[in-house]
Amino acid sequence: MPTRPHLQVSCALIEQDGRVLAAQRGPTMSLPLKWEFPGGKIHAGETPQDCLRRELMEELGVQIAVGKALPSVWHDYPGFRVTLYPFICLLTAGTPVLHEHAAVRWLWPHELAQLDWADADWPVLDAYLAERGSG
Ligand SMILES: Nc1nc2c([nH]c(=O)n2[C@H]2C[C@H](O)[C@@H](COP(=O)(O)OP(=O)(O)OP(=O)(O)O)O2)c(=O)[nH]1
Repeated sequence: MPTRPHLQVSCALIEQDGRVLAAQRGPTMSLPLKWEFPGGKIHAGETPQDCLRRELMEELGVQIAVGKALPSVWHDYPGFRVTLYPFICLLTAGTPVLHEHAAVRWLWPHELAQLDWADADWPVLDAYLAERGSG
């Protein structure tokens, strides 16, 4: 059986004034229309934090300060595997512009669980809510 790809992906829980940025994947991306924390695949030679700064500028045109790491999450999707490296971040410049995503929303922590998240993101969300005392 062919080995399925195992992706190494950084994602950012970007905070601004107590709310958090959630992004909806585009209709032609993998996991179409699922909600995620923006980010992407870590390139060779790049730290997870470098990856986030690059991806957030490419995908949404914003600058961020990368803060605390949350526990990494491993998930087995039908066609591939992913390890997610989540970081709590702050928006430092810009307003999100949709280059790849279908939508973005700024939500209060208690509202986040209402979205249709990519499966790998549920443990990330739990860890974040525990960290912020909203779990
Ligand atoms: N960015 C991100 N990806 C996630 C999350 N949860 C989750 O399962 N994923 C999956 C979806 C994708 O299969 C993979 C990330 O790959 P991607 O295609 O979005 O990354 P990328 O921007 O580097 O892609 P590309 O340059 O190859 O187009 O990880 C998440 O919260 N954020």
